[in-house]
Amino acid sequence: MSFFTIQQLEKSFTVGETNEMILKGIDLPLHKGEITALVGASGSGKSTLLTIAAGLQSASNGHIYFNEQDLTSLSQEQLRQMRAEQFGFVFQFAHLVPFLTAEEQLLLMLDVANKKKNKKDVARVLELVGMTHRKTAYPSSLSGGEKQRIAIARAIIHEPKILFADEPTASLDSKRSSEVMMLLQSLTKTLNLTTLLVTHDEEMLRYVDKTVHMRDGKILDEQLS
Ligand SMILES: Nc1ncnc2c1ncn2[C@@H]1O[C@H](COP(=O)(O)OP(=O)(O)OP(=O)(O)O)[C@@H](O)[C@H]1O
Repeated sequence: MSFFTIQQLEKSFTVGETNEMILKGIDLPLHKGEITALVGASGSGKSTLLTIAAGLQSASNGHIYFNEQDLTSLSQEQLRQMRAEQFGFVFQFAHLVPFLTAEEQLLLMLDVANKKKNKKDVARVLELVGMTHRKTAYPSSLSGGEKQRIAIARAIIHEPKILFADEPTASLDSKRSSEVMMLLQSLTKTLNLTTLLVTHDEEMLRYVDKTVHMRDGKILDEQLS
């Protein structure tokens, strides 16, 4: 079994009188040091799959194995702890805390993840994302691309094993998008992360290892890059 394995995953929602099946038996292994991208039309189930894999919402059926544990059998508290310590998250918008500097955003994250606050680790990660020169900057003075770099630094400062990225480039122009994807690509390799990404932007697929096409809650096909 691979490092992170999604098996026969199903999700249904009850809307009014009807029960809608949104994910219809997803099987997907994720590997260390690789970015897997989920693509497909709006409503095909990409974000639902990512949020269930990340333990942010529950599955209706199926299993998610990580570190020989089945996430679907964990309590809410166990899941919360696993998310805080082992998972990193990047979203479309950076969601930085407005009154904290770049460095302070990362120190706060170490606190949330129950890790020792260490300015050396913060400096190392700021360097990894090319933001050493902006360590005392507040979010209001950062560009969109810089904010996203700090958001990525915050997502990896606690040394997670898995990185979940939901449309991380959707609010950036194409040059900044490529830069952010190159950063995600190099971090995935150097830190041996397992990265699951949702994107609408076909141009960004050149930076991923595997592309998974979804349609109507199913995997249509998988392509290695
Ligand atoms: N909490 C919910 N209750 C009911 N239906 C939901 C819920 N969450 C998602 N859905 C439905 O599930 C389907 C898949 O949604 P999802 O957001 O996973 O798709 P997506 O492929 O990520 O779409 P997009 O590219 O537009 O973000 C949609 O039809 C959506 O309306």
